[in-house]
Amino acid sequence: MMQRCLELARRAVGRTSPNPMVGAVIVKDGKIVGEGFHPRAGEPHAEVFALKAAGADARGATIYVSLEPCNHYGRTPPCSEALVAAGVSKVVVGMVDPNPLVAGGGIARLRAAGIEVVVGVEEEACKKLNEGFVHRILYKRPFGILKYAMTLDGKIATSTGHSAWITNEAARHQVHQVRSACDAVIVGGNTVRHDNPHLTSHQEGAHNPLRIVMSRSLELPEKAHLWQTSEAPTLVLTEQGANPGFQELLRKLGVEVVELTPLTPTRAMAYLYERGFCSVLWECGGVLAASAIAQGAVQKVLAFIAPKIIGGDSAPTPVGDLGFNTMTEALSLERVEMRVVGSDCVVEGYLPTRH
Ligand SMILES: Nc1nc(O)c(N)c(N[C@@H]2O[C@H](COP(=O)(O)O)[C@@H](O)[C@H]2O)n1
Ligand SMILES: [Zn+2]
Repeated sequence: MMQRCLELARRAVGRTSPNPMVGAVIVKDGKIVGEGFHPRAGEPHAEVFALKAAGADARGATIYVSLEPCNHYGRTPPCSEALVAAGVSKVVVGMVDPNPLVAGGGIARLRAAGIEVVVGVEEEACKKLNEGFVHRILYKRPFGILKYAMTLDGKIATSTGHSAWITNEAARHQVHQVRSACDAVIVGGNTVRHDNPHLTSHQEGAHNPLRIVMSRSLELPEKAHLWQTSEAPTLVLTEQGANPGFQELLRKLGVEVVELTPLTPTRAMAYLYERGFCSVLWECGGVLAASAIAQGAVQKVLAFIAPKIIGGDSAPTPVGDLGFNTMTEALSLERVEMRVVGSDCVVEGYLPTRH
């Protein structure tokens, strides 16, 4: 049942920030009598949709919910009270809500009303689904994912800058799915100049992230998919007074331009936190990737590796200079998982947490 909750929660993938993705299932006499998920911030929570679907059947039933029911008045009233009023007899919770406005309070309220509460079912899967939300709540920053595709000899393009395509189609499809789960995707000016990317999820009906370009100089091509296509909004982050003529052109094309000085990954992430973002995908080149890592703007790395060799001393690599001289300084990823996608390989892991 908790897996079904996660399935329901995922229906709103990419659309709930700053809120989490949550699913709920109500079971009575071994039968599902109501289901629900949280579609977006400002709309009712998963539990409320499930209660509505169950109607009178909720009395004496068990509700499974992937996140602790809330116990506060936010954009919506507390689900704990709705569950008490509906007369459910048992609540099975995937994970405790790290939001300090809830943080165990929902569970305590339900228990105080005589409802049996079980906590921590499929807890790891529930936490992983909402790792962006959890990071946002705990660290007051969006969760950063660095994604890159490289050859077996560690290159992200040839020496002439050609990179289409390193990985196979199935791997690229996975990248599109990752994009659809993120609130924003960031590249630097070099990626716009060399790759002219679309940065969309390329899937009918799927969420597209906000496309962000970080460029201090704003020396960018006038013609680029990011400002010539309207499948997704584009935001350009730059420094105060940079290339006013180009700023004007971008604004005329419907692109949002924001000046942040100095423009650094830290500053960008602080700004995106204020905009309510939970997860940000870094799809940039090596120099920006190194700054993002060094400044703590990356929590997870997603490396797509193709069994191809292109060589070349000047061919670019996924992460620029981090100033390390010995292997003892290397960043060792934690909770590493490896998957095979056709002939390519995906390595996913988390950078050690820094506070
Ligand atoms: N248990 C639960 N189910 C949902 O469907 C939810 N969206 C949440 N969210 C929690 O409540 C906070 C948002 O409250 P409002 O939507 O503003 O009323 C969010 O931060 C989570 O802590 N919880
Ligand atoms: Zn709620």
